[in-house]
Amino acid sequence: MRIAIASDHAAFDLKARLVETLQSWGHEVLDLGPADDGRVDYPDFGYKLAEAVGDGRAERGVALCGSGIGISIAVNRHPACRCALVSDPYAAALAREHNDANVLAMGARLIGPDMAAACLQTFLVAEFAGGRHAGRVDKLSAPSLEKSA
Ligand SMILES: O=C(CO)[C@H](O)[C@H](O)[C@H](O)COP(=O)(O)O
Repeated sequence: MRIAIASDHAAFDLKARLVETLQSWGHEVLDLGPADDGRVDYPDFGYKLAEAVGDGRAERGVALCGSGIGISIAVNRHPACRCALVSDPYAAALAREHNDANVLAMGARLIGPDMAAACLQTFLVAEFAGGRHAGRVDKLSAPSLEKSA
């Protein structure tokens, strides 16, 4: 699978580790930076990642920052991205099965590299369950923000 990955400075080491892990699993990795651990702004890298997933250069994305919160917010501003912030493999599985998430976000200051790899593995093997979840996911693409009665 073609997988894009991006981070900010806080998750630079975790990104390097997960790039190696993904390659060892046989995936093609598009590393969108940063190239070193100098301080950067997570929205810049979140938007790069979202564009890569949105325009089809990558089938899945991995978004990393200190908490995972900021970069997941950035990625989710792209209409084609459903980015799920997780810290355990069960949530990673649900992100695929129920939400058809195409980007996984994690916080390098919240979970260790082994847990991050476990979340990533689950995210990549789990599949969208469809069925009752499909209509809900469709509504994420066409949000109605009007108050319902
Ligand atoms: O977690 C983050 C955003 O949600 C970032 O990775 C940073 O850790 C956070 O913004 C703190 O930034 P700092 O410059 O590393 O203190």
